[in-house]
Amino acid sequence: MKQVGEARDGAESLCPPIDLVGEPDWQPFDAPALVGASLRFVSGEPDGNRYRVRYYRDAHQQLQARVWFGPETEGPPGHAHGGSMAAVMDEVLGLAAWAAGHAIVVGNLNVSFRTLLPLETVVTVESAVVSAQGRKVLVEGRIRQGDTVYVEAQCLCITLPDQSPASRQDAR
Ligand SMILES: CCCCC/C=C\C/C=C\C/C=C\C/C=C\CCCC(=O)SCCNC(=O)CCNC(=O)[C@H](O)C(C)(C)COP(=O)(O)OP(=O)(O)OC[C@H]1O[C@@H](n2cnc3c(N)ncnc32)[C@H](O)[C@@H]1OP(=O)(O)O
Repeated sequence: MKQVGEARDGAESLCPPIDLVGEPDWQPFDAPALVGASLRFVSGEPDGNRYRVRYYRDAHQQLQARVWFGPETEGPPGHAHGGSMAAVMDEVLGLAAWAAGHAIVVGNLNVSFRTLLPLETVVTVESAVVSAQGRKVLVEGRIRQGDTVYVEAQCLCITLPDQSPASRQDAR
């Protein structure tokens, strides 16, 4: 049976390069340098047909991402699978907490799907760390393109002992 992304002759057909450039006042953010190469479920195939992701920090130091939802994220015909969008929010919002200095895992992720997201669209994933009290770090975010909001999410992150970003970098 022919697989998604497989050309007629059986060779894998990759989509062409995608422009994931950020806004002029964004700085590129090296996520693997902070959390390691295990961060690959969403952002591990930068030339693949699933997601293509590039991270930035904005002028307020908040994490932003440009994300392309490729043909392999399909759910409803021609549109992104809800789980594929939830996975993006899990990674981006969890990473936002790490980028703000909190060594966390995601405890709860609340995702509202507002608008069907057409495949092969480049979107912006915005994030903001809104509070940090005790072990609880609350991060909010959304997937949008222009004025269209596709997803809104709230993410409760819980800090882990002895896993601070600084201590992980010292350990290398
Ligand atoms: C030890 C293993 C370490 C593994 C990870 C290590 C390093 C990670 C390194 C790099 C990370 C890389 C990238 C990070 C960026 C993105 C990654 C994507 C994010 C993920 O993909 S990450 C995977 C999915 N994630 C899980 O697989 C979590 C499984 N889970 C647990 O590991 C525990 O469940 C935990 C730790 C969450 C809590 O367990 P715990 O025993 O430490 O703490 P406890 O239960 O006492 O909760 C303390 C206070 O948080 C409240 N609280 C807890 N959970 C809540 C919930 N769900 N809703 C509402 N409130 C909640 C309690 O109500 C209490 O509140 P209060 O103090 O007020 O009573």
